[in-house]
This record gives sequence, C-alpha cells and structure tokens, in this order.
Amino acid sequence: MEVITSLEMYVADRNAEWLGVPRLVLMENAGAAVARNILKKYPHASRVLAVCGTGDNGGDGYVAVRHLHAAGKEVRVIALGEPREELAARNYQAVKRLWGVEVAVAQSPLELLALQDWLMWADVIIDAVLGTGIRGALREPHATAIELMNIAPAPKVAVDVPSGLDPDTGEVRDKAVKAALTVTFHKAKKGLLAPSAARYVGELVVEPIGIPPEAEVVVGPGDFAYLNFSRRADSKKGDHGRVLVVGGSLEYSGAPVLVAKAALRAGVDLAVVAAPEPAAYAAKAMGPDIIAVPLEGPRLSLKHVDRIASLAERFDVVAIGPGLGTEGETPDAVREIFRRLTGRKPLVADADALKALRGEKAAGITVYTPHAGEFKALTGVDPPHGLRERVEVVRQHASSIGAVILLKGRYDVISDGSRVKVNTTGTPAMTVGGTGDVLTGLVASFLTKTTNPLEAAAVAAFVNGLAGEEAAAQLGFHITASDLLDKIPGVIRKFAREDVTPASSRA
Ligand SMILES: NC(=O)C1=CN([C@@H]2O[C@H](COP(=O)(O)OP(=O)(O)OC[C@H]3O[C@@H](n4cnc5c(N)ncnc54)[C@H](O)[C@@H]3O)[C@@H](O)[C@H]2O)[C@@H](O)CC1
Ligand SMILES: [K+]
Repeated sequence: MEVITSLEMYVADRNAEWLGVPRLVLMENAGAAVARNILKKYPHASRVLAVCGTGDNGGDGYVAVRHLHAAGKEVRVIALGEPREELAARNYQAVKRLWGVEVAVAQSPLELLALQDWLMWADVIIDAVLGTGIRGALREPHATAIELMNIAPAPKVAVDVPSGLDPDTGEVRDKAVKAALTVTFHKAKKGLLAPSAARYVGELVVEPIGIPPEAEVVVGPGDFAYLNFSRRADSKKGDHGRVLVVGGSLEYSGAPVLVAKAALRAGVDLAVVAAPEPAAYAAKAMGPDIIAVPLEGPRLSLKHVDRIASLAERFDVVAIGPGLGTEGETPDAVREIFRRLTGRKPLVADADALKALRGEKAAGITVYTPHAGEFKALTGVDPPHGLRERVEVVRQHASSIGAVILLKGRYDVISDGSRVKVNTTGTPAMTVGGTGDVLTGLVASFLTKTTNPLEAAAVAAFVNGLAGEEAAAQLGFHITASDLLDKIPGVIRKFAREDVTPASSRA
C-alpha cells in the first residue's frame, strides 16, 4: 500500500490547487467518500451523528453530513466550535441551512456532557474531530469528545485518521477514537499502518479525492512548506544564512556577483564572493551589498585551496563554479576544494565546476545545477528529450553521484536519486546569460532554510522561473538576469510564511 506523510499530503493538496483543482473540490470529494462508505457498510443505519472539529477534518465531516442528509438519513452534528478556515466554514454554513439537520455547538467538556444522549441516539458516529492537523497534546473539548465517542456503543467512522492518533507515527499520546472504519484520502497516512495503530483504525479504506498524480511531482506553492522563512524576534546577523561563492576569473566577474545577489535577495544575511583578484575587485565595484575576498592571480588555482577550505568553515553553504573558467589549474583546484568540502559543508556546484567534477562522488548535502551541456560534461550522457526518459536519467545519475541534480531546461528536472520533482515555471525569455547564476544563488540561499536539498533545489527552480516570468511580463524578451533579482522578493513573499516568532527564552 502506498503511504504518505501529513506534510507530503499538505504539499500535494496545495499543489493540486496550483494545477487547477481547487481545495474545495478535494474537500467535497473527501466528504462524499465518507458518506458513500457509510451507506455501503451500514446500509440499515438511519441515525448518523457527526462530531466535527474546527479544522478541515471537520470540514470533511460537514460535507459527509450533507451527502447523508441527501441520502435520506437522519443526521445530527456536534461542532466543537465554529470553523475558522474558509472551506470548513462554508460547509458548516451549508449544513446549518439543511432542514431537519440539528447542529449543536459544544466548546467545553460540560457542554459535551449535556449532549451525551445524542451520542447514545446514533446508529453510526462520524469522527471528524482531528486529522492530519493534530499538534501536541489533546486539548479540550477534543479530549472529552474522543472519550465520549469511545463510550458510545455505535460504530465510529474516522475521517482520514482516528482523532488523537498521530498520522505520521501512529502513536497515541493520550487517547484516540477507536474506529470500526477509517476512510483516508489519496494515500494511506503513514501512521495508520503502524502495528500499534490497528486497534484504533479498524477497517481501512483509501479513497481517491481527485488529487492529480502530478501534484506530487510538479513543484508548486506547497513545496514552500519544506522551507523555514520565519525569523525569531531576537535574531542577529548571520542567523539566517551565510553563503560563500567561489567563482570568477580574469574573463568573468559578473557571474559570482549574480549568485551572491540572488542569495541575498532570497533571504540570507551574508553572501561573500571569493574570486581571483580581477574578479574580486570588479565585484566590489558592483555595489555596496557585495563583500569580496581576492585570491591572488588571474584564476582559481591549487594554491588557493587551503584558503577556501578554511574560509568555508565560517559559512553555512558554499556555491562553486560560476565564472571560474576551465583554464590552467582551475579544474584541479575545483576538484580539490570539492573533495575537502563534500560531506562537511552543503555545496552547490554549477557551470564550469561541473565540468571538473566528472567521476567525483558527492557526500552529504550537495546540489549540482547543470544545463543539458553541463550534464553531458558531468556524466558523459546527453539528457534525453522526452520528460519520462529525462527524469529517469537524472534520477540514475543523482543516485550514482550521491548528489541532488537539478537539470535545467524547458522543464527543470530535480532528483536526489530516489524522489523526483519537475518544475514548469520559466519562459523562453530566460535564455539570456546569467539566469543560471541567479538560480545557483537561490539554491544556496534555500539550503540555509531546510535540511532537504531536493526541496531547496526544487523551490529555487520554481522561484527562479516565476521571477523570470514576472520580469518578462514587463520587458518581454529584453530581460537581463539582473531583472530577475528584483522579482525574487515578491515571488517568495507570495508563497512563503514569513512570520516573526517570539524571542527564545534563553538569554
Ligand atoms: N490534502 C489535504 O490536506 C486534504 C485535507 N483534508 C482534510 O483536512 C484535514 C487536515 O485539516 P487541518 O490541517 O485543518 O487539520 P485538522 O482539521 O486535522 O486539525 C486542525 C484543527 O484542530 C485543532 N487542533 C490541532 N491539534 C489539536 C490538539 N492537540 N488538541 C485540540 N485541538 C487541536 C487546531 O486548532 C485546528 O482547529 C485532513 O485530515 C483531511 O481530513 C481534506 O479536506 C481534503 C484534502
Ligand atoms: K478524524
């Protein structure tokens, strides 16, 4: 049986909406599936009681109530408060307009106890109190509701997850509904299959609710849930990421600057460019936001390796490649730096660095961001044109190298060797030079916001593509990579939760 975590489910749900399947439709399908299963399993039950929490699990419960009412059942509802979120609230209001459906709101254990005869009245009880949104120890009146449902003789049908059970681990901290039937949605929540969960879950039915399979592959707004953009009120400089960019040469000075600026725009505190002297001085001249460390000579060479390795100690992520070139000792120096750092420091390798890394194995958190030509240089293989074949080739090479590979293209393909994501944002206007450097900066920045490099790369590709789309909406095919930089904050703010959390209690 295929399983899914509650976080993966949250992501798929948001990405389904992005793909054009509204969440209200998913909720409708979920609630209808619960009703259908009740009618099938308990055809002779005539009285149904739904106990609904204030989240979307309760929302599913209200939908089920509508369908059972339409099927001619006598239905009552105990609401543990008025729903706060829009979708559940809409279904709650719709239930209140039904003729003959009695709704009682019980927000305390006492109010629930007064409704005990409703629990005894029912032939079937729908448990729509808590689903994948359960957090921490049970609060009231939820704890009492679970206890009273378990005392009632009628069989319980759990919506998605028996309330009180951890959907990811199957653990029951306090108490949980002992269901006769659990109707879960899309895929089995992981915790439902834990051996200890069996006595709560009862019979398990998995119902599709219209989430397209693409919603688990395509990068969308849901994927931001893997990244932490919040800041504590007592944050200090450096807490939100320090990125070291190793790039540039006599010939190229702009590339590492684009990487650093993109990382800053995406929300790191510090981005430092370590570059050969001519590129470092040019970088400094490119604006007050850039700190540059000059490396003696016109290009990266073996004599710089020690310096870079010790400098890297003070950073959270190292991005290497843009503008380095492939002349002289540079490829040897790249390989040496890579060997010293891989497994010890999260790394992003791009551009000329990729050409030097053929045959190298990566360890720890490492992301490669090749375009088709660099992929060939890195692996010896031309990426196939068909998406399915491309996905498979990227997955195989990611697995054998031990890195996340983000293959740029019309559709970006991202894999860590087992999982695969595909990004569809972007525009042909982005073929202009430098957009890949911006992407590298985004990946580096996002590696400071998650421990999941696949998702850091996936969200980076998504943001980069949308920044390009927004710039092109204004300037058409006349954008430059710098235009993307200005669009990054707006794109991130559209999708990320950027709240300020309370100061830590530690001094
Ligand atoms: N893909 C999805 O995520 C879908 C979710 N749906 C339903 O939505 C559910 C998830 O909805 P939500 O994220 O709103 O979460 P829930 O409805 O599971 O729970 C959140 C509510 O419970 C309260 N709560 C959380 N922990 C508590 C505790 N320990 N004690 C007391 N109260 C607590 C919260 O304050 C909030 O009101 C799923 O289980 C499923 O039933 C479906 O509508 C369709 C698709
Ligand atoms: K439930």
